[in-house]
Amino acid sequence: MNVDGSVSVVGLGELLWDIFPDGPRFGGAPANFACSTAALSNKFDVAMASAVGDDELGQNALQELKRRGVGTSAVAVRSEPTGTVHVSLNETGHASYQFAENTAWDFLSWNDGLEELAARTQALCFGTLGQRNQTSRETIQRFVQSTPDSALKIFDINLRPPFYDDDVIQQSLRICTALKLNDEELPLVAKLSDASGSDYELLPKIADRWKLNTIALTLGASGAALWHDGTLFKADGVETTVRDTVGAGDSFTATLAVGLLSGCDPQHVIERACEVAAFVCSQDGATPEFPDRLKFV
Ligand SMILES: Nc1ncnc2c1ncn2[C@@H]1O[C@H](COP(=O)(O)OP(=O)(O)O)[C@@H](O)[C@H]1O
Ligand SMILES: O=C(O)C[C@@H](O)[C@H](O)C(=O)COP(=O)(O)O
Repeated sequence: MNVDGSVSVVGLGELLWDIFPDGPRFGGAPANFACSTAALSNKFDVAMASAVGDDELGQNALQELKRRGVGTSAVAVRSEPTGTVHVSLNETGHASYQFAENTAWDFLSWNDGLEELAARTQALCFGTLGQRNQTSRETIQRFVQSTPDSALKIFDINLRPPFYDDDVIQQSLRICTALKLNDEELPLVAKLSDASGSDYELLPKIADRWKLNTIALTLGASGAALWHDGTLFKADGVETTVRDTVGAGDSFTATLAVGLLSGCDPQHVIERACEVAAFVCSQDGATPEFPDRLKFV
């Protein structure tokens, strides 16, 4: 808790612009997580920890975060350009990504502001892409380790080839308390955990291996499963007309964080997460405005 009693939730890592064929939209998985968290509930003090360039895209990114109620005091302004990624969509709305390299978020260096934010963080989300460069990898891992033991530390593995390796996945699994992965990412995590079995059998084995309290497994249109406090919960996908699936997983993770921090029943949380993610699939881009029915009051 902060001095004023509010809980800090942090998106930690890449902050960039998704360049779609019809133009740029705000993105970066942890930034999507932060924006969706702020949009789903006004109970939390949401912040982004990252870096932008000293350029127009950087200024626009900072404005976009502020407009959505996400704090920017832990977003550094650096000499490298603001991050971008070219997004191509296939006929089912699934994305493939081509990331610019050596961008501002690759050089997130440790500072007093990050130390102060980490000390009051009660939930955060980080992934592998943000750690592709050694400087940001060290800072992200230090940040996660500097948060209170009680914090919900979500590792959304979000594999973006070729920007990950076994080391970064294992290092991240050691320091998180919760894991979000999709069904395509599960076999690699199972292998790194020396675990075998069906998808549902794998969840408790992976949780046991890395001492995780929570694992969310998303299954695209088929919904999701949640292993939480030793119990398995399942939810069907919510039928929708897909515009693009970009940001579906991040909005799912944001709902998970808001729901668990709010003390909601895990079955309700996973069902709501599937509804929110399906809504994101039905809209352009990763962080559309949410209708009131999807928000937490
Ligand atoms: N075609 C779809 N129809 C409805 N919901 C979907 C669809 N694709 C994804 N979702 C929702 O988004 C969540 C995350 O999608 P998924 O593709 O599994 O993960 P990620 O986006 O992280 O790769 C799913 O659990 C589901 O709730
Ligand atoms: O950070 C990335 O990997 C790219 C993002 O810009 C993109 O918006 C994204 O990651 C969406 O992730 P998803 O929720 O898994 O679709």
